[in-house]
Amino acid sequence: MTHAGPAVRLDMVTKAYGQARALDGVSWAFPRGGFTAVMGPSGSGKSTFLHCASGLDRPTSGTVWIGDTDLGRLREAELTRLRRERIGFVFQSFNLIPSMDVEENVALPLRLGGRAVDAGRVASVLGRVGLADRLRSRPNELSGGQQQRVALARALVTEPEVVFADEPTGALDPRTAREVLRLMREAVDRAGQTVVLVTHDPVAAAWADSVLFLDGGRIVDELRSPTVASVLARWDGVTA
Ligand SMILES: Nc1ncnc2c1ncn2[C@@H]1O[C@H](COP(=O)(O)OP(=O)(O)OP(=O)(O)O)[C@@H](O)[C@H]1O
Repeated sequence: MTHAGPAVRLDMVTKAYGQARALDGVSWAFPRGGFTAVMGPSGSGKSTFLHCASGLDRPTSGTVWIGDTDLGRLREAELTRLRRERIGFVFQSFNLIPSMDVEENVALPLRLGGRAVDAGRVASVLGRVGLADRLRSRPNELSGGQQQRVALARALVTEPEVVFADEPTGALDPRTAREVLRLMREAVDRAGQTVVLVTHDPVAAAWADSVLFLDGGRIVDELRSPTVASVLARWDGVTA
């Protein structure tokens, strides 16, 4: 990966459902090695944004690049491969495979990508999230916070260019949520990972370097070096 430009770039991305535009001409460049939160009221387009930016869905018009790859030029199978190899996903609902143990869950993206499963690499990423001693546990033997840490390890194991997290702390209590956010922050600060976090939670957003505010399918504001107080104040402005 020699590309030095933005990790993700959107240019005039629109997603229309009939007459309605869930995204309306969104342009943004997400810096490599940056942590960006995306906030906005319900229905403002956050999920649509995440789906289009990560190649889970195709925009109606406009262009999305991951690194220097234009997603619109990829066939379905190529897009699937790009998602598997170059993007990590973390969802609110963890999405772990119940019949697999922790080590197998984390190794899954490597296995699906046809890569040799390096047990040392899996153990090392599990060590980073503090679960090196739980390799043989099944998801149902873990707390919600531990399960989300497994999901984060699974997202990081391929060393993706960008991790998209959709309300990853939505199902966690505040202390456990803080632990998951700290690990995402660490992935950015220590490993130079790029993280895009969709959240409703000002406390979560305050961990980012920058917060984008969506409203009516458009980016209406950006707040750099956010704090909980400044996010809340800006939020009041967006939703007023
Ligand atoms: N598949 C779809 N068909 C029709 N309209 C849709 C579809 N998906 C989203 N929308 C509409 O697009 C707009 C943006 O939806 P989206 O789910 O992206 O918002 P959101 O900010 O993620 O909301 P929430 O915070 O409630 O999850 C909404 O008006 C929604 O009703």
